[in-house]
Amino acid sequence: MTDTTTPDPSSANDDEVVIDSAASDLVDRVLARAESRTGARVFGTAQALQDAGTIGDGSADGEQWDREERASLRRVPGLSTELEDVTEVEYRQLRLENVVLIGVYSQGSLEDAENSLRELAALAETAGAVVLDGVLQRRPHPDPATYIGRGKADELKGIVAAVGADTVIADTELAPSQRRALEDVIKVKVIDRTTVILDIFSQHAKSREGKAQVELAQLEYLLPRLRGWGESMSRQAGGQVGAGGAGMGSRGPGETKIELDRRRIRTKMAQLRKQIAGFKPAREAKRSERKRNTIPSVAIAGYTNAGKSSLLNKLTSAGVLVENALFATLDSTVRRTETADGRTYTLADTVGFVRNLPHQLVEAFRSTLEEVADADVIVHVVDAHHPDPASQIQTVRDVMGDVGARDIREIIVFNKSDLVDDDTKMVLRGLEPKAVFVSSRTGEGIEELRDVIEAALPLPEIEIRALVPYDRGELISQIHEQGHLLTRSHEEGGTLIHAHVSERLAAALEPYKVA
Ligand SMILES: Nc1nc2c(ncn2[C@@H]2O[C@H](COP(=O)(O)OP(=O)(O)OP(=O)(O)O)[C@@H](O)[C@H]2O)c(=O)[nH]1
Ligand SMILES: [Mg+2]
Repeated sequence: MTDTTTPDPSSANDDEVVIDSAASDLVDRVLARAESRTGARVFGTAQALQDAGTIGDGSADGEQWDREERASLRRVPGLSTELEDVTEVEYRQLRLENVVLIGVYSQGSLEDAENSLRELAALAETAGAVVLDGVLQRRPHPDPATYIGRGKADELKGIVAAVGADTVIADTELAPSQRRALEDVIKVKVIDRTTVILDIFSQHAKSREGKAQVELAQLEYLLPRLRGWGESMSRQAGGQVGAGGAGMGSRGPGETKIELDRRRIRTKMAQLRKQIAGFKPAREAKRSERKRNTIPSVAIAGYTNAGKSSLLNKLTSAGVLVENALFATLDSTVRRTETADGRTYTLADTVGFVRNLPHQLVEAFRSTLEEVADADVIVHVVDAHHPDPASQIQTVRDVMGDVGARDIREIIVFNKSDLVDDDTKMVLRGLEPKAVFVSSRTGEGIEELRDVIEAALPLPEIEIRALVPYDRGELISQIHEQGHLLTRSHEEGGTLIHAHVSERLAAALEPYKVA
């Protein structure tokens, strides 16, 4: 009998009704097929990722805030911009428009929090939002009730109103109750980092598998959050029941709707899991075909926007989409290429990583990430120009550990070396002494990297000497492509070779084997 409380008029004010109906629409929208979304992207470029050019022209005036207030809610430089374009963009799940970012940092972590907030700005812009301002609050721990302190939430409300924002994005994953409590104070929509990342993924997913994976992750995120909306809805419903007469128990219409939504979501999730599982056999067949031919595989992994796709293009002229946006690549592209001595190997581009990658996404993309775990060599691309490459490297290694790729041979590549000076290179070399420096833009270091990759490739396991008749020339080409030729000489009866080859090729060479 939780709903026999007397109606609380303040719980059914206009703001809350608006938020709640938006929330229940959300269920319908997320459940609607991904295909129905429009493809146009209005705000394509992630301005916050560009440096000098855009950072520093912040024209939002700090003057309206007195010194004390500015000290308490710290503005992150470079995130304040003037409102330029208010074009509305309708997205599948969210409509991100004019946003203010909020983060919390504890003693000594200011720099990290600023980097994180800048990255959140890049994420928000990639998702299609215009970032108007970003502020940080220092406190030992996030407030369990409202994330930032209650008083700071009031200040934030003032900032939001002053810059005309309609959404606040918190640099964390908010508990459902925190989100609601913050909305109650600030009076605009509050979302979190996880929602933004899920939204970008849903905009960028192209393949059926990718779309299914993202949708599953979104529903997983949504499911526990229905309760929050459900509670306030049934409060309203309870209000009506209470006003109409006897307390009719807990089955208000709002609650029934929530139950229904939950059931629909669970059903959909089960369908998606089945669908995703359905992709597995084909993926595994492809993988085991590569294994049988012992074509070594190299996975290009790394933080989002590090330049993975650019590097793949440079190494293979693959023509993969390169964008100054986060998560431009969601589907892995696999390209064949050759070593200098003619051995074939594959290079795979992969989805980028980001700090606090929602665990739902790691789960949903497990099969894609397992491609990385299955590689013979991981080329771990790091943006040399990033302010905090060490933590990017750590983030990537954490996720790789999660999917069982910890023990795979890793080559650290500092990309964008054209953007950094020698001092920075020294520091980076101190961080990762064996790293290779390249620029996918200028081509600098690419040849060296190719050599390092080739040296890291596993050799086929069987060593063989054979005299291959001249009419079996195709076997010699196969040794070239798949094996590793140590010596070759032309004899009377054919070509005498000494090579490392795969089991399959060894079987084909068996009749010509010499001691
Ligand atoms: N100056 C410079 N810019 C680079 C270099 N390599 C890549 N970029 C730029 O960095 C941005 C990101 O490159 P991408 O190749 O899309 O990065 P990615 O790692 O594939 O990113 P996601 O797929 O979004 O995770 C683009 O704007 C590239 O033009 C480089 O060596 N030098
Ligand atoms: Mg990419």
